[in-house]
Amino acid sequence: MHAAAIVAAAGSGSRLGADLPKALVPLAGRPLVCRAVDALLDGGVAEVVVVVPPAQRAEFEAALPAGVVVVDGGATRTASVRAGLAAVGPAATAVLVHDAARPLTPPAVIARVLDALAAGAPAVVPVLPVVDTTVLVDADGLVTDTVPRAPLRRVQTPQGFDRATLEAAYAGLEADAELTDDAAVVRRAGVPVATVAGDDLCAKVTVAHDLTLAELVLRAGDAREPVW
Ligand SMILES: Nc1ccn([C@@H]2O[C@H](COP(=O)(O)OP(=O)(O)OP(=O)(O)O)[C@@H](O)[C@H]2O)c(=O)n1
Ligand SMILES: C[C@](O)(CO)[C@H](O)COP(=O)(O)O
Repeated sequence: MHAAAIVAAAGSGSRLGADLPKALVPLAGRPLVCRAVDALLDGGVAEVVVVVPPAQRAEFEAALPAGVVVVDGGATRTASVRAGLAAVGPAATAVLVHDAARPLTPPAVIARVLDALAAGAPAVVPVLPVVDTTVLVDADGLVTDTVPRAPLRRVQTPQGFDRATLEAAYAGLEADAELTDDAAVVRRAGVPVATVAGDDLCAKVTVAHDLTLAELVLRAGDAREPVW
């Protein structure tokens, strides 16, 4: 299997509120996007396409390792991944789609996704269980029900796909569609999506507190496996 990865890095990071695109924000001195790319290459991915904000393309090209393909992103994550998919090289038979905003993704998660693809899954996502009591609220914020947690999962990246399956799903998707992840794109095309175990270290940097936590994890080290 020849796996390529698309790293979605074209968001602004409005919830983080930094003065540069979130993917370029340093975590212990190395930009989030570079840490995400390092993990993918160390995890066995053969080629990487990074999708960036067009206005900051030069800064991304300067920061990223040689050999990484850089393409301009779109206004939504869906549009950015679509642009990245068009730039994947001809040899790839599988495609992983990853968030630049998940800088501490362990190699074991990447391996689980690749293994599931190699075993024949057309689509696979890493997931974690929901550990808190989960409720529904009404328009006034009053709790109306407690949701059974057993079938609920939180979805992470990298998400893995058979290349032809992902391309066909994007080809059939309306040009202005905006879905929150790529598993939703293939599910809309009727493709079954398998799950593998995610990891708390795949946590997405969304708000400033997430960056603080990631700094602390790096400083403390992690006994389970290397931290990037
Ligand atoms: N138009 C977009 C929007 C998002 N992303 C990427 O998708 C990933 C997950 O998105 P999110 O964490 O929501 O990032 P932002 O959209 O940048 O965050 P915010 O919603 O706070 O602005 C990020 O790595 C982000 O760079 C992208 O490539 N293109
Ligand atoms: C793709 C994603 O990271 C899966 O959890 C997520 O959907 C990104 O978008 P969000 O708006 O931050 O949920």
